[in-house]
Amino acid sequence: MIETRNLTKRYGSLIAANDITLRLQEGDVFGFIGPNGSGKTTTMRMIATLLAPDHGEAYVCGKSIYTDQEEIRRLVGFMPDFFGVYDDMTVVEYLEFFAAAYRIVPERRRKVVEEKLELVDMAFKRDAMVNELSRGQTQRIGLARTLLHDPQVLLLDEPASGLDPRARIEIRNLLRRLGQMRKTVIVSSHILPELADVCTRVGMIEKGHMIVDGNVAEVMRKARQRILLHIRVRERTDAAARLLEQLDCVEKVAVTKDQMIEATLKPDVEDYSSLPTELVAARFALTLFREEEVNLETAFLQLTQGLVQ
Ligand SMILES: Nc1ncnc2c1ncn2[C@@H]1O[C@H](COP(=O)(O)OP(=O)(O)OP(=O)(O)O)[C@@H](O)[C@H]1O
Repeated sequence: MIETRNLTKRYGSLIAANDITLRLQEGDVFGFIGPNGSGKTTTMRMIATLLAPDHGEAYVCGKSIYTDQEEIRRLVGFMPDFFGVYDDMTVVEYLEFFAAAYRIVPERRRKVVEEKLELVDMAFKRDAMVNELSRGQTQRIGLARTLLHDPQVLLLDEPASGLDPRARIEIRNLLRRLGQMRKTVIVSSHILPELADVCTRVGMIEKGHMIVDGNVAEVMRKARQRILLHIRVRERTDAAARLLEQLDCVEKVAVTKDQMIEATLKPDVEDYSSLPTELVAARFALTLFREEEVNLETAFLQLTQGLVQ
């Protein structure tokens, strides 16, 4: 559905997007995560044919951004991070205006507008003035506007920014619904954890480089260079720690003040199933054995360590 190969954009000496290679399928909701100025908007604008790359390729549903711009614009709905709304227009008038711009025939316009209003849960505001909507409501109308021509691919630039927690949940539900409708969605954010459960894939970008890209679990795995285990035994904690220290897969062991053993495994060790067996065989009463979870926020910070200045 979306494929980019070495997509690159320079502004003078600054490389805003550097060799971005990406492949997304139908139904993928791709969380494009990175701090301010990392190149998310630049990449999305190139895919939307709004900005010419210096180098590289991008295809939307097999259409090239160089030769099939008109088709791509029909296939893509791009929601910029800031968009103006007009004064003196109701929600319905505003959407009908854009429906006309998308060349939706007059007799279908009202129906299409009502459908999209339902989809974004804004039908109750159909007669409100657009400039009197809250930020969250404006975002949802912006999304309805992006969906008017029923695009197969959606590029949403920070749709959750500036929203309160409730409005963010609503945007998240909408993203989920779009994935279920088999759309291909790229959604950018610098707010990490909230994308984790709606995205089928995530990519992390820093200074124009895609540092990591994969499904959420893969990204977590890459971020976590070493597995950390939390272990508790009923008694003889220090002896258990010494036993763990001698095992091949263990890099280091520490005992916390409240008698929790923290065992860090060697890099690339994935299978630690022998550890509880060893402890039990040595007659330690194991009361807790847990792998430290890495959340997206920690993952992002770990992956970008050294790159962020
Ligand atoms: N027209 C332009 N001219 C010069 N530099 C630009 C231009 N547009 C973007 N940049 C620079 O390119 C880099 C990437 O910008 P981009 O807008 O793609 O980042 P972003 O990840 O979308 O950031 P944000 O989260 O703040 O929206 C930034 O350093 C920005 O200053």
